[in-house]
Parts: sequence; C-alpha cells; structure tokens
Amino acid sequence: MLSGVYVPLITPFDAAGAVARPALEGLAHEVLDAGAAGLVALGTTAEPGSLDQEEQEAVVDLLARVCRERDAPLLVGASTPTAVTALGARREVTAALSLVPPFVRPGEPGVVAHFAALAAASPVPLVVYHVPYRTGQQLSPETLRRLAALPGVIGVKLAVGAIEADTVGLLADPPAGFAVLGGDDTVISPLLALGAHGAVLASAHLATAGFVELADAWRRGDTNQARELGHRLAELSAALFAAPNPTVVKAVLHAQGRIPAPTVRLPLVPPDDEIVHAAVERLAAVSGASAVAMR
Ligand SMILES: O=C(O)C1=N[C@H](C(=O)O)C[C@H](O)C1
Repeated sequence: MLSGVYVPLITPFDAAGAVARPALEGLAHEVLDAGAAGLVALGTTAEPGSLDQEEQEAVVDLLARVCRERDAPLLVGASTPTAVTALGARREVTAALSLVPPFVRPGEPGVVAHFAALAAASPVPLVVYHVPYRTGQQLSPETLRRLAALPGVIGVKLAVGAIEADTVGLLADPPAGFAVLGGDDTVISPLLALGAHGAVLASAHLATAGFVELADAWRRGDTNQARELGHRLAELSAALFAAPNPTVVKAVLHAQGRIPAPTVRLPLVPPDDEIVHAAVERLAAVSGASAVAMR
C-alpha cells in the first residue's frame, strides 16, 4: 500500500521559458536522496495545464526514468480514459492520480460512476485526487468508501482543506488496502496523527528530510518529536502557500539555486518579494532548529 511522503515535482523552466530538464532531474534525485517515498509527475504543482503535450510527455519520460533508476514509486496525474490508457506502456507507473471531475459538479453518484468507468479502462491503479476547493465537488465518507471498494482504486489524495469530522471518521475505520494520503500541507501533521498513510506535499521540495521524519515519527508513535516538528513544518507550509502553489515553492527553489528561474506560466504570476522572503526565512528557521538535516 502507498505510504510515506511523495513529492509532486514542479516543472522548472529555463531563462528561455523551456522545461529545464537537468534541473528537474536534479530535484527528483535530491528529494529521493532525502527520503521521499516516491514522486508525482504532472500533479497540480507541475502546472500541467500550462504544458503542451510534448512537454508533459518529456516530464513523465524523465521522472519515469529516474524512478526506474531509483526503484521508486511514481504517481502520474492522469484523469481521462485517454490519459490513463497512455500510462499502460510505462511499467514505472505505480498509479494514476486522477482528479474528481472538476467544475461539472456531477454529484456523488456521478463521481462513483466516473471512477468505476475510469478504473475499468485504466491499465494502472487509480488514486482519487479529492480537492473540493479546486473541483467544487464534495464527497461524503460513504462515497469515499464506495470509491475505495471499486476494483483498481487503491487510495485517495485527501485535500479537503481542514481536519473535518468526516476525515476523522474515515481514518478511524479506513477501508482495507486503501491508502489515505494527505494533500493539505498545512494540516498534514494532524492528518498523519490520525493515521493517514502518507502525503503528497509540494512543501516537501524543501525541508524534505523534515517532512519524511514527520511521517516516520507519527508512524512509530514518537508523539513529542512528531508534534514539535509538525508545528514548525506547518509554519513553513503556510509560508509556501501564501501565494498560489507552486509560485512560492519555485521562488524559494530558485533562491536556493536549485532551479534556473522562478518562472511560472500564466495564469500564475510570481509572488510578491515579501512573501518569498518570509518563506526563505521560515525555511531557515525550520532548518536551523531541527536535528534533522534539511534542505
Ligand atoms: O501537486 C499536487 O499534487 C499538490 N497540489 C496541492 C494543491 O496545490 O492543491 C498541494 C499539495 O502540496 C500537492
């Protein structure tokens, strides 16, 4: 079952605005070196809607090669029958990360029917990407359990924006063989405390070892370490999400010299300098105060 911290890699661009493949490869190895359980290609953080087909394929090709070299799991953002079918030829792909249909607001029976059909068509397992503030579609615990019972659905990336009673109930009695991965960076520590199996965190491009240690500490029951580290990392995530993701993450990676430019593509625009400075300072505070070597 999926577990640990997965990093949904940004798409770095060079000074000319093209995908900076060497930088992407470097980031992939860096986060795996720091203990990330696996990678996500074409997550929200990758700005997939701003990449053309060739760029998307180049990103998946590169990250699939890295995951093959590192024997690491790879999730790939893919939400249509055509997109998931295209993953069949890629043996490195562990699962598709498939968005609850956005904007349409089909209702919960429609969501279940959608994922039943998508899973039946998919050559790879599915992780349901549930992010209602982006999709406009809420899902009850009962519906999440119905999704978990679908053949081929192996988990959920849960990004409901808070720790809700429904979330507590789901984690009190999680469906067997169904991974619950947190997708809300600022509340990932309490979600792990409740028993989430792991996380998909844009924040984990930075202080990667800290986020890995956070998940490990909650898993082994080291509550003092987990609680203290969780508070500090939550402050870092809040700073990294003070402007639309991944604008701040990219700016900090550029400030660290890890990517050639902080460029984001429209409709995203660079964050205010003050936001970037605050995130850099928060990262330094987290890194400086931690016994866990962080970058
Ligand atoms: O790229 C992702 O996957 C994530 N996207 C979330 C979002 O921006 O809504 C944030 C999370 O860190 C992972």
